[in-house]
Amino acid sequence: MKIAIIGTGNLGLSIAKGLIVNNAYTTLYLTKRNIESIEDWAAYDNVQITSNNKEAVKNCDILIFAVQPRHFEGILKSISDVLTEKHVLISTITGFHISHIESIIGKQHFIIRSMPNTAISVGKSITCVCGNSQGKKRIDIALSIFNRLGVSVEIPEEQMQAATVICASGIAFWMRLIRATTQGAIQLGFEAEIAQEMAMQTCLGAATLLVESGNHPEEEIDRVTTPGGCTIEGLNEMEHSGLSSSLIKGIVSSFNKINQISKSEL
Ligand SMILES: NC(=O)C1=CN([C@@H]2O[C@H](COP(=O)(O)OP(=O)(O)OC[C@H]3O[C@@H](n4cnc5c(N)ncnc54)[C@H](OP(=O)(O)O)[C@@H]3O)[C@@H](O)[C@H]2O)C=CC1
Ligand SMILES: O=C(O)[C@@H]1CCC=N1
Repeated sequence: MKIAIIGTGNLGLSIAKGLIVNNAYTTLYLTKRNIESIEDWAAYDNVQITSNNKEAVKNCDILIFAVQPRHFEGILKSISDVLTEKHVLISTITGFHISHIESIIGKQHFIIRSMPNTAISVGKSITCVCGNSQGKKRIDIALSIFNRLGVSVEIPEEQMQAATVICASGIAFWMRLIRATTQGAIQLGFEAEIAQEMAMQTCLGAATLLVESGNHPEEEIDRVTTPGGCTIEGLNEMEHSGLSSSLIKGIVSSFNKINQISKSEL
């Protein structure tokens, strides 16, 4: 697969790392305007670095866009004359609707909207995808790329903003929970490094238990909460302080913000 990542910043580089580590390309073009920060990646086999988006588009079949929303329209306009029927366009741009992309380059192209997260760099992204009527014919290509870099699911476009909050912003939310658990462990007397190790591994263990068993979280919680014991004491205190409520409020707040951003992109 000849893949171009247009916009190799935080997310674009995470995708590139995932593709390189998993050997999931034949040719990989990485673009950005100032290429100094990514020049070292040219050392990998068949990786080309350029600030020339048109060159990348001409030499690749799969185009993954990872630029900030305000740059996307201009980039699409600037490459539209070199887009052909071979290209599959995969956007990761937050709040940028398929109809908006079609209005710039036309409906005849294979257009896929995707929402990965930065764990794609370690092959652990949950990536949501949807396509225009042409893009649905190539959705398997997107799913197969993202399945090599984690797990992917096709969802209706109307749910894309919600998926962004849960899956993409979700990485930051879970990081903060891990950080808070680490701070708690330090207060209980552990050195910072072992405290973080304990927090990370316990988080990984909890997620793996659910993934592998298919159980509901409360079923697993019931196995841990000894009646009259320390776990239920801690859990109830966290809930008195609004743990679940503050998480839900934060998620809804992120969702409201994304809808605001998305309206300004229409
Ligand atoms: N970060 C995340 O976790 C996630 C981000 N997203 C979405 O991905 C997109 C990128 O986000 P993020 O990686 O955080 O943003 P960054 O700002 O880190 O990356 C964007 C990159 O685009 C490059 N760029 C800007 N203009 C051009 C151009 N004309 N041609 C080529 N490259 C260009 C910039 O580099 P330079 O200035 O050198 O050109 C920059 O490196 C956003 O739309 C965001 O909503 C989606 C899911 C998760
Ligand atoms: O914070 C943002 O707006 C982007 C979208 C999801 C992750 N980063």
